Amino acid sequence: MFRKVKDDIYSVGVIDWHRKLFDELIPLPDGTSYNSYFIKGEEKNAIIDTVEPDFVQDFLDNLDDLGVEKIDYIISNHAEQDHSGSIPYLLEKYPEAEVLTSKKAKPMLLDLMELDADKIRVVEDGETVDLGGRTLEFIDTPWVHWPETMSTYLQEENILFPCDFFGSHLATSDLFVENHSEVYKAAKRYYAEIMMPFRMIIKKNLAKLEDYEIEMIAPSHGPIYDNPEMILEAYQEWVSDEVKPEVVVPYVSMHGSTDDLIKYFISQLIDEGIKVKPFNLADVDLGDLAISLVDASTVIFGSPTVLTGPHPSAVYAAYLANVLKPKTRYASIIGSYGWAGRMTDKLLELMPNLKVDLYDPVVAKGHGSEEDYQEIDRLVEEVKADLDNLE
Ligand SMILES: Cc1cc2nc3c(=O)[nH]c(=O)nc-3n(C[C@H](O)[C@H](O)[C@H](O)COP(=O)(O)O)c2cc1C
Repeated sequence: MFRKVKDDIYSVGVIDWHRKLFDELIPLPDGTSYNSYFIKGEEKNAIIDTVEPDFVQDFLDNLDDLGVEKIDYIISNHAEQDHSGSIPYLLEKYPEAEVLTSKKAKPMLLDLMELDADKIRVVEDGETVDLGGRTLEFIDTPWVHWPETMSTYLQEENILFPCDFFGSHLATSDLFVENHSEVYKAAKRYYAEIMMPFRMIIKKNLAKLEDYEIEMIAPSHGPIYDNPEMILEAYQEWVSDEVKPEVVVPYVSMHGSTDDLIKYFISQLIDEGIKVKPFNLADVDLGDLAISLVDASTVIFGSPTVLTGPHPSAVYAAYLANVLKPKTRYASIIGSYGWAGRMTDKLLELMPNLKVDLYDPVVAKGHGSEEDYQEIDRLVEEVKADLDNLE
């Protein structure tokens, strides 16, 4: 299967409808796609990115169906295997092709797959190749999502091929974005899980792209943005320093004590008209939690004490929050213990990357006394005061 993007530009990748997990870590509720683009010039042809190697036969069949007899350039924007893993097979079928990639990507490609170094040519930031009537320009856009990533810009048509940048894990038969809210959510999830740790560098990449007129963004996961303002504006908002007055509450409870305290906390927040998003870590889609961390001002963890520390599910969530480096400004912990322990200290030690103002935690012995619930009231007041100051 191949689909026409524009005259002599085709989408030749594959849709992975049923994939449930990425990197054995990230839930994929909507599947994904590995997009590859074939561009025909008057003299030369290029392929931009390839597909996950499990799907290589479908990919090569797509090229056969399209009648591709010659490929001059294979552009590798990103060395990760879901985009580059089929390059060796493509080179077997089209041995005359030359792989063009960034300086940092060349050694990575050689590390990750069996390739002949002579077949790979490094292209510099701003360098162009002429396909005959069509010019590809390479733009260094590091850390979207590895250090070597670049984007490719088709000058005559103003199309940006940014690989993972602006992508979404979304299996859909729509070649172009049709359902905006569906794509927005998938792209936000993708940003949260893949891009958020590199927010400050992504800001710079976005600023660099302002020099380019972009009429279309064709990422290597998810549908093509034929109206790219939507995703460009969304990214500007996500990378900005602004936060939304929202309280994210990832929590877990074994015997109900933390649960009761958290329930009370949530109901008090709602009474105060504060937006709250609870996540029970015993059964959570961590992608949904990551999405909520993209712009929430406040995160309050809930955990019982287990073997002197936090519950392992809270440990996992805290570790994840730490590596995703959200722009959260305020945090605290609500929890319970039986006899002794260092649950709050140990949980906070896991999150040095969170540059937050910390409210005093509320940790009850057992199910929580009247004083503990008054302490929750104090926490709600503090949260509210800071949220009021945001607006
Ligand atoms: C497996 C397990 C390990 C525990 N380890 C500790 C501990 O090291 N220190 C402590 O003070 N309480 C410990 N407790 C007691 C719980 O922290 C206490 O019962 C708490 O109230 C449970 O909160 P929850 O109802 O929200 O699960 C442990 C309980 C369990 C089930």
